[in-house]
Amino acid sequence: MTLPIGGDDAENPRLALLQGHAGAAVWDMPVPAAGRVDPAGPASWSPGFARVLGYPPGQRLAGRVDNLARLLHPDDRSATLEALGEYMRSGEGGFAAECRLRCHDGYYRWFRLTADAQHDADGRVSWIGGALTDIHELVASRRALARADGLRSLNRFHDHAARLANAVARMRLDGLDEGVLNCLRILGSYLEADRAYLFRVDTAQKAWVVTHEWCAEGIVPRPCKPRDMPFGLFPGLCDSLRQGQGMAIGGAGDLARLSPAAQAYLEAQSVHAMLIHPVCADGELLGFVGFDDTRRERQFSDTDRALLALAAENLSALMMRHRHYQREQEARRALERVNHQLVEALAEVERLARHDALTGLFNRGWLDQALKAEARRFRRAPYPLSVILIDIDHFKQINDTRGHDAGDRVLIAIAAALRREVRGGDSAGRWGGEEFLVIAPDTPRDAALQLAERLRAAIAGLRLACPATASFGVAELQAGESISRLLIRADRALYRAKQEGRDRVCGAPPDAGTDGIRARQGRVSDAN
Ligand SMILES: Nc1nc2c(ncn2[C@@H]2O[C@H](COP(=O)(O)OP(=O)(O)OP(=O)(O)O)[C@@H](O)[C@H]2O)c(=O)[nH]1
Repeated sequence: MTLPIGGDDAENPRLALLQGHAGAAVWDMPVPAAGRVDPAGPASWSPGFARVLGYPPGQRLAGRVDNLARLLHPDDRSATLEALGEYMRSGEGGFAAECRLRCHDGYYRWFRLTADAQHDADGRVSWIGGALTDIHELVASRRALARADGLRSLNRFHDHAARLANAVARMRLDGLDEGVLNCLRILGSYLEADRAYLFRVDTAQKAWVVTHEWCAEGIVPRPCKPRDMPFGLFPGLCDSLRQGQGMAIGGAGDLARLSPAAQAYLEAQSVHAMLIHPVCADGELLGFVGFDDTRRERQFSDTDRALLALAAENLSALMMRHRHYQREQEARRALERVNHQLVEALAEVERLARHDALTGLFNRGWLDQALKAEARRFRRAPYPLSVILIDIDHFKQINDTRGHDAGDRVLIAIAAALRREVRGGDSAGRWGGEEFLVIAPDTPRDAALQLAERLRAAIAGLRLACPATASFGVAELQAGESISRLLIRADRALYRAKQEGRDRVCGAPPDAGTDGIRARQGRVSDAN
C-alpha cells in the first residue's frame, strides 16, 4: 500500500492492497470540525489517482488538500471547492462534480470527482472519500452531440427563415392576407406558439388593430371584440417600437409589472407569455408582429427573437410591396381616367374641327374635303353624284326685325330638319352664313330634285317663332366636270329659284355652260 486510504479501509491492508492492485483512483480526507475545506488539511490519494492524472508509476501526490485544489481549472475551482465544502457540512447523499484537472503533461482533462461521507456519533461529517473518473471523452462526445443538436436547430431556423422569404416572394400582389397569414403560420409553428399575429397602427383611432392572426390547433382565436388595443393600454410602447425595441412578457412576474388595465386585457386573452417586435418600413412604424403562449410561461431564446425579427422584416417587405402595388394601381387608374378624358377631349376637338359650332352640322372645311374625296372617287369610276345648295329666304330680314339670336334659332331649327331628312349616305353641312349644302352620292339629278323638294317642304313646315322658307339649287356632276364647276351650276340654279319667287327648288341643266353665272360666284370654293 503506497497511500493510506482513510477510515476503516486504512486498517484493512488487504482491501488497500487490492485497490492499489486494481489501480483505482480513490481519495479521502478527514473533515475538520468546522465542516469546511481546509487547504492545508491532510488528504490521501491512491496511486491510481496519480495514474489517471498521467503521473509516471511511482510518482505520488503530496497528501494535502491544496494539491487537489491547485490542479483544478481556474474556471472550475471555486465552484468545485464550494460544492465540496457544502457536502462536508451536510453530508447528505453522495457528492459528484464534473471539473477539469491539470494532468502531468500540463493539459486539463475533464474528470468526475465523487465522494461519500462518514458521520461521527454527533451526526457530523467526519470523513469523506471517493473516486476520480476520467470523463474527458464523454464530455467531448456530449459536446459533439450538443453541437449536432445546435446545428439541427440552426438548420431548422434557416429552413423557416427561407420559408418566410418564400412566403414574401410567392405573395400575390393583389392580396396581402395570404402572404401575411403564411408568415404567421411559419412563425407560430416554428416557435410552437399558441398564437401569432400582426397588429397595425391605426393612428386615427389611436389604437393597435389586429389585422391577421394564426392559431395553433386547439387554440380558440382571440375574441373579435375588443380587437383593438388602445395606445394608452401600454404607455411608451409606441415609442419603444419606433426605436426598434419589442416587448417581452415571460410570465406572471412580467405581467405583474403592467398596469391593472393591461393585465386585465392580456388575462382576457389568456396570455401567459408574449413576445412582440416592431414592423417598420422607411422609418415608419407600421405595426408589430408577435406571438402568445396561452398555456405556459416561457423564457425566450435568441432564436425565438431572431425568427420574430426576421418575420417582422418579411412582413414589412410584404406590406410595402402591397402598398406599392396599390399605389401603382391607383396611379394606373388615374392615368386611365386622364387618358379617357384626353381621348374624349381629342374626339371633341376633332368633332369641333369637322362641325359647325352653331348648328352641329358638318362645317365648310369638312364639306370641302368630302367633295374632294367624292371627286376622286368619281374620276376612278363615275357614278351619279348630286349636290343641293340651300339658302334661307330673306334671312337678313329675320335678323333685322327679330334680332340675331332669333336668326340663330332659325338656323339651328333648319339644320336639325336637314339632318333628319337626309339619308344615311348623304351629308348635310353649313356652307356659310345662311347657306347649307347637301352632298348626295349615288343620287342622280331627278332623285336629288325629289330630295330637295322634301327638304324644302320640311323647312316650310317647321313651326317656328319666325317662320322661314329656303330656296334650293340642285346639280349633278357631269363627266369631266370639276367640283367648282358643279357648285357654280348649283349656285346658278339656286339663284334662279330666288329669282322665280323663293321657297322653291330649281335644278341646273346638264349643260355646263358659263352663261348666267351671278355675282355670288366668289362664294363658291374651288373644291377641285
Ligand atoms: N343670325 C345669324 N345670321 C347670319 C349668320 N350668318 C349669316 N347671317 C346673316 O344672314 C343674312 C343673309 O342675308 P342676305 O345674303 O342679304 O340674304 P337674305 O336676307 O337671306 O335674302 P335672300 O337670300 O335674297 O332671300 C345676313 O344678314 C347675315 O348677317 C348667322 O350665323 N347667324
